[in-house]
Amino acid sequence: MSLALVCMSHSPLFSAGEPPDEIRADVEAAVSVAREFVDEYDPELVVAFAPDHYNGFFYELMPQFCIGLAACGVGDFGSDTTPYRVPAEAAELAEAVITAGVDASVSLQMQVDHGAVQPLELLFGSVAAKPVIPVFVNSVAPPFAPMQRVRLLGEAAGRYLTTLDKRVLLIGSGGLSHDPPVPQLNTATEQQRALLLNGRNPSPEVRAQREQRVKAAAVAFAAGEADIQDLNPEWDRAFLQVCASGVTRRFDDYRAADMTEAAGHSVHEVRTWVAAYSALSTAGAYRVTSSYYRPILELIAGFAVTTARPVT
Ligand SMILES: O=C(O)CCC(=O)/C=C/C=C(\O)C(=O)O
Ligand SMILES: [Fe+2]
Repeated sequence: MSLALVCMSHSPLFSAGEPPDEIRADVEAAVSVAREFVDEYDPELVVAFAPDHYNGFFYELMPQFCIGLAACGVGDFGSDTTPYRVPAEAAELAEAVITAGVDASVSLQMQVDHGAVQPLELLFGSVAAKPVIPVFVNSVAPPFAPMQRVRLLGEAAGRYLTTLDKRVLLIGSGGLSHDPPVPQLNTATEQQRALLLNGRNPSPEVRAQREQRVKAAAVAFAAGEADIQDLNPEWDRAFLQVCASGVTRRFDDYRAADMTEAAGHSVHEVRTWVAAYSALSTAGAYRVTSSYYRPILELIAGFAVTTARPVT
């Protein structure tokens, strides 16, 4: 068995927006470092922890964690809609995680959005290039599980994955500090409330409206005119240090309300990193082998890409 990790921010504005050339080139260079790391590792199985932005999971019934036994992209922001190749190990992973006392849901029809799909597209070219087990981690819909529970999810997954005779790549997708215009239940308009409750399969017009809202917010944010929270590079750098420290219990100290206040409503996407790094820690001490960070207004993101592997 072996484990390796890539955790990276995602941004719909990277694929569907128009960031300045210099920023696009800088992020692409960071992603290509991760891609080389993955190419060299040549994973046989990918476990991808990812959030959702009210495309596959809704307040009608919002789990904190869900393991996909089958999955397909909804195609928001032009993302890949090819069905995932989910391997038989997905059911075993679910069994192991739930038996370990982490109450994950399972889905035989998981719908995923750009948050899950973008890293797979960037690292592999397609979601179907590798067998992938998708694991949803609630990152935009309060109330949120304590961070300790996210760590335990990751550790339970990692303990199962280390029993496999396979090279397994762990992916965490999202974060760091950012506050893009994802509707919030406590401030939603009537139309947004219906979306949050169950906005599955929106019409092309509604989909376009949602996407346009995010693109317009990015333009305004870069011009210093958006009504959203600032990025918080200090918070981001401290979080990256915790990841690099290898002491995953330090994740437990983060409190949901403090995170939102310091680093925006979507900072909770770092929960996918917590799960992935905690899973990696079950293979023993690890080392972060590359780390990119840049606060990027045009992508509304404290944007980071890290790779890590066990110390041999
Ligand atoms: O309008 C909506 O409901 C969706 C908005 C949305 O999907 C925004 C996504 C932004 C990110 O994924 C991000 O910056 O992490
Ligand atoms: Fe996101």
